[in-house]
This record gives sequence, structure tokens and C-alpha cells, in this order.
Amino acid sequence: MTIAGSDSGGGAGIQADLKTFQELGVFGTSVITALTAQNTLGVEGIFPTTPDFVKQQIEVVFQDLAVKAVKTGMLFSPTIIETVSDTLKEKDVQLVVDPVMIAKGGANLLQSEAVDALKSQLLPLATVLTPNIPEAEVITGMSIHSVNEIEKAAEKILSLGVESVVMKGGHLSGKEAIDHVYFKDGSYFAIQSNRVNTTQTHGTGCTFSAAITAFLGQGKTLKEAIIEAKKFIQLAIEHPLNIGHGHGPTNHFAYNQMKKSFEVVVHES
Ligand SMILES: Nc1ncnc2c1ncn2[C@@H]1O[C@H](COP(=O)(O)OP(=O)(O)O)[C@@H](O)[C@H]1O
Ligand SMILES: Cc1ncc(COP(=O)(O)O)c(N)n1
Repeated sequence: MTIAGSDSGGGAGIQADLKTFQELGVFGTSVITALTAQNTLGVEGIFPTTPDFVKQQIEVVFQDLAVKAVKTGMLFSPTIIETVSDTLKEKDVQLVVDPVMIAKGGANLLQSEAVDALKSQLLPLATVLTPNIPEAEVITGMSIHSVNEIEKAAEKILSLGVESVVMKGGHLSGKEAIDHVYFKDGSYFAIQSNRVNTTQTHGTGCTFSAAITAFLGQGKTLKEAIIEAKKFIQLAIEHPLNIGHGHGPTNHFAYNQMKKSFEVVVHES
């Protein structure tokens, strides 16, 4: 299940999630928190759903279908976060939280007053949190420029009650795009891939977290799911579709076409 916003341009949000689920052979269900009028150039409008209707969508799907894993993306408001947290608290599922805040084009997808609810209500339920660096900065109140600061921020995030955190390195510079993964029990690994010099990164975070969710739903361990999701997103970025006039979407087809001949580098410690 994905609980997220709709992207009319099809590259991020619910649409990216369902495409990823489909490519990975899992049956996707969707709970829409907000409609956005959006294309690769940016978000022009946001029309949020009501918290009650978000709850109704979740409950109706759970009443009928055996949901194995859930991801959250754009949640928009404190009341939607409270409702999603209260509803999921009762469910026995693995939860991937992508703390979507600001779109690549600059639009606010989370009201600033919603950060407290995200930290206090949703994060304690999360199997894994997948912040990019700016999101990790908002959650921790720290500025993050080095691996040392990434580790300190991860410690702060783990203390909020999440079981694990993937600190995504897409927004840092350097020849590699490295994601650092920390677990509550103190274990750690990092996954490294070549940084692609591209503007075609609309929906990278949504796609990555959807792939983790799909692999968890299929019964992979969290570590296996994160590594395989990194392959999915790397191939999706490396082989862009080149559509739209702004931040183009990633290519959800690439993984199935090329995964056999591709590996990412994993560092353990
Ligand atoms: N230019 C890039 N080249 C290769 N991988 C990237 C690039 N940009 C982002 N990634 C990867 O895509 C995933 C999503 O990261 P990021 O873009 O930081 O998230 P978000 O979309 O939430 O801002 C991460 O695994 C990150 O390492
Ligand atoms: C509905 C919705 N959800 C999430 C994103 C974030 O994606 P990105 O950071 O790539 O703009 C988005 N643009 N729209």
C-alpha cells in the first residue's frame, strides 16, 4: 500500500509508487492524501483530501486485502499525519516512511507545522525512514555536510523510535551517490553507486521507497530490500526517458531490462 499524494505528471507520488510496485511484481493499493496539479516543471496546485477520507481509504483496503507492507509519502498536514498514525498503529505491517517535504521544483508538500506530528506520531511506527539530506536536517535541526554529521543525525533520528534509517546521499556532491543505513541495534552499512549527472530525478525518493516497500512485501529482509531498491533507482536514473521540460521522471522499466548485468557496491562495518 502507498499512502501519498497524486502527481498528475506521473513521475512522483502515488503514480511512481504504483509503477514501481507493478514492475516488481507486487499488487499495489493506494490511499490518496492530496491531489497535486503538477508536471516536470513544478507543482501548480494542491488539493488535500480530508483526514476522515484518508482513514476510510486505509480501512476499506485493509478490510478486504492482505496488506504486507505500507509506505507513506506526501502527507501534507498535521491532521492527516495524526490520522494515518492512529490508523496504522492498529495494523501489523512493515512501514516505510519517506518524509516528503519539498518537491524538486520548490513547492511545499508538507506544512511546516506538521513536522512535530511526523516526529512524535509517525516515526515511532516506522520500520525504516528514508530522508534525503534536507529532510534529515529539518527532522534533527542539524546542518549536515559530512559523513560524521550524517552519523550524528542518524543517531538523533533513531532516538525518535524508528527501527532504521536510510540517509540518502542524492543531495550531496561527489562522484558517488552513497546512502548510509543505520539500525537501532547499532549495525550499519552503506551502498555506493555512480552519481549520474542529470536533471532527470523527479520522483527518485518516491521510487526508491516504493521499491523498498515492494521487496519487504515479498519477504526480503530489510537489508536485502534496501540494496535491491538502490539497484532499481540507479538503473531508473541512469536510463532516463527524457520526457518533459523540467526535472524529468526516472525510468521504471530499466530495472527489469537490465538488473541481471548490474550490481551496486555495499560497504559493511
Ligand atoms: N544523481 C544521482 N545519481 C545516482 N543516484 C542518485 C542521484 N540522485 C539521487 N540518487 C539516489 O536516488 C535515491 C533517492 O535519493 P534523493 O534524490 O536524495 O531523494 P529525494 O528524491 O527524496 O530527494 C537515493 O538512493 C540516492 O542515492
Ligand atoms: C505528490 C508528490 N509526492 C512527492 C513528490 C516528491 O518528489 P520530488 O522530490 O522528486 O519532486 C512530488 N513532487 N509530488
